[in-house]
Amino acid sequence: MVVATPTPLLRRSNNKKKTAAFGVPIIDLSDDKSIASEMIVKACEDYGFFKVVNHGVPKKVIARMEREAADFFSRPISEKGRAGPAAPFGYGSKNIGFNGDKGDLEYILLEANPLSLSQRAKNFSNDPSTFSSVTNDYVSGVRKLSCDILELVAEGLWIEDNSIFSKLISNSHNDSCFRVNHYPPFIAPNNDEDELNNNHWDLSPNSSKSKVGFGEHTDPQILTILRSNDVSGLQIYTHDGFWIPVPPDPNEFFVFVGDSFQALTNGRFTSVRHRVVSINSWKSRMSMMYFAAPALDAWISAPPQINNISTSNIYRPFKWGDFKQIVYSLRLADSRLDYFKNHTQS
Ligand SMILES: C=C1C[C@]23C[C@@]1(O)CC[C@H]2[C@@]12CC[C@H](O)[C@@](C)(C(=O)O1)[C@H]2[C@@H]3C(=O)O
Ligand SMILES: O=C(O)CCC(=O)C(=O)O
Ligand SMILES: [Fe+2]
Repeated sequence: MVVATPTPLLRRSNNKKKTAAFGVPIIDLSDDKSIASEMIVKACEDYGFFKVVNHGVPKKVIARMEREAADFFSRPISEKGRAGPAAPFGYGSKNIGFNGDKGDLEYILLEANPLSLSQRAKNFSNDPSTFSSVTNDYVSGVRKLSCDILELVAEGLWIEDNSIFSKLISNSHNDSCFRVNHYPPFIAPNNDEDELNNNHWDLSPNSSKSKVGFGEHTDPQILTILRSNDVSGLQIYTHDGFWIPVPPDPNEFFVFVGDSFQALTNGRFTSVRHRVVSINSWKSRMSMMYFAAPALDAWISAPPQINNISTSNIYRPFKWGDFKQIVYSLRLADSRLDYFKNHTQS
């Protein structure tokens, strides 16, 4: 069943882009399969984003991962620096990617496979075997969740082979990665008590009352599974032009449609633009993202079952590895799929 959680109208903004009230679609994975699959497809079409409850990832696995990451971020900068700079994997601070993007955060970016995790673990903990086993358990849990969701999507799209999407990421050569972001507390200068109580301050990023933690972008992979602590900041951009804040929920996961899923569904789903804006919190935000990607040599191409006889393909087929190369040559906010449009498309 999908339950709309009404979010109060948060803030007025002078920005051209509007900020509005919104109910995040919620998918309950303990629901009947046919209901859940229909709901997921609708959420992917309408928002490219939803929250999932009864997800099956054990609380203990999540709590252990959170503890390992928090321990690492609490170390002195001189120690953390030894695990960096992120290129793209490792420890990064303020710099995102290679093309000049900046954010008010530090992060860990890792390849989500057991061999790489065990090789890198010594940079992140004094107890590397615990760090790699905790990270492996977390990654296995969210990978399974991604596969469950992708199977439901295939069912919701009436595709006979329900593993058509999930097999891309369960393949042993999958190129998925795992990221933990840590945003420092941000206290706006000269807070006016009355303004704060009435929730009327400007939410546009980099106003004096907020700061860009992670600039607007879409994720390039197939799906992203995000979990955060209870500190807010995540916003998504809706099809009708609103930036809307997503209330954090440490017990559940948020799912984002990525660019590759947009291509795999021939534009029926669109990858969701999102960003993190730090707004008045004495506590730091910590978020963990699993980016579910296929193998570098896997083809990204919409299966024929997606299209009507009369529908033409918006994108030419491409290999994930070729797409990734373009992704890394561009800035965070760029629309990379445009480079793969069929020439007949405008
Ligand atoms: C600026 C960049 C960082 C990024 C690679 C890119 O060139 C453009 C996409 C960025 C992004 C966004 C989603 C994920 O956080 C990420 C790991 C990814 O796959 O694409 C990051 C890349 C990164 O931080 O390395
Ligand atoms: O930190 C967050 O909450 C979101 C970060 C994000 O979108 C990303 O790392 O791609
Ligand atoms: Fe993202």
